[in-house]
Amino acid sequence: KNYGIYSELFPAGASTEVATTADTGCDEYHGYQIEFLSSDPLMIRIPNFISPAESAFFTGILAQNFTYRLYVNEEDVKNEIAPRLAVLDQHDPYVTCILNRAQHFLGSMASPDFELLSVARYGVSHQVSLHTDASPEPLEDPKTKRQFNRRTSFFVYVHSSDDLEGGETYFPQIPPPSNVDLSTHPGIVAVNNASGQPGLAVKPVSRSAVFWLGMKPDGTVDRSTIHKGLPVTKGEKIGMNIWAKHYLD
Ligand SMILES: O=C(O)CCC(=O)C(=O)O
Ligand SMILES: [Fe+2]
Repeated sequence: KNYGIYSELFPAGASTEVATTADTGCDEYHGYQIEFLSSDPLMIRIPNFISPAESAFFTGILAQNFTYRLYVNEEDVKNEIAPRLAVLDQHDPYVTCILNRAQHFLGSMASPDFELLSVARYGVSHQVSLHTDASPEPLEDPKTKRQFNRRTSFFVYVHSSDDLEGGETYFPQIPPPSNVDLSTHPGIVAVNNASGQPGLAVKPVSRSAVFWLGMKPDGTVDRSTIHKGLPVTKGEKIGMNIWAKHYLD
């Protein structure tokens, strides 16, 4: 089956339930901002989506030796350009905090069920090839057998090293906002695509996130949200996907 992008670690569709209030303090973090990037498809940059403590915690997880990879295609794994993944303890209070925040952000747009959280480490040469997060074929929850897809995506720049170069998330079919001086918007940059048209690249600013809607109202995948993680050419980037389950029944 073609599921687009997934972790080889767990079956596509494995899920976590968002626990209600662990008393961690991190659920009191409301430090994020909202910057619209596009209305169709809806895209929003979220500076300060996670707190410094959360960034440090999720970066620290990676000291552990996990060898799984973010999977888009066989070739990237073979060529060792697929980033490595560390699975998170889904009951960890930090995981609960992030998912609660994502759930509040989504409001009535999404179910409270999320796919398993993991963090991805990108070193030099690591990249993620062109894909949509919304899957070409519906995903299935292994427990309940309910079908769902990824209607909404957050990609969180958990941490970028000070010397990071490259690693932008590049949307070749999204024109950069017009009528603005991009130099006053340090989180984004225009990059020309294969046909010479400018696309939008979101910079991996530590603790920020980029959010988008990857499916159209009629339930089909919005191909204009195809994107790739550009190669890291220097330094290190830590990233995290947050995918709410959009049930199809
Ligand atoms: O590395 C990036 O900037 C994007 C990664 C991505 O698109 C994904 O993991 O689905
Ligand atoms: Fe993606």
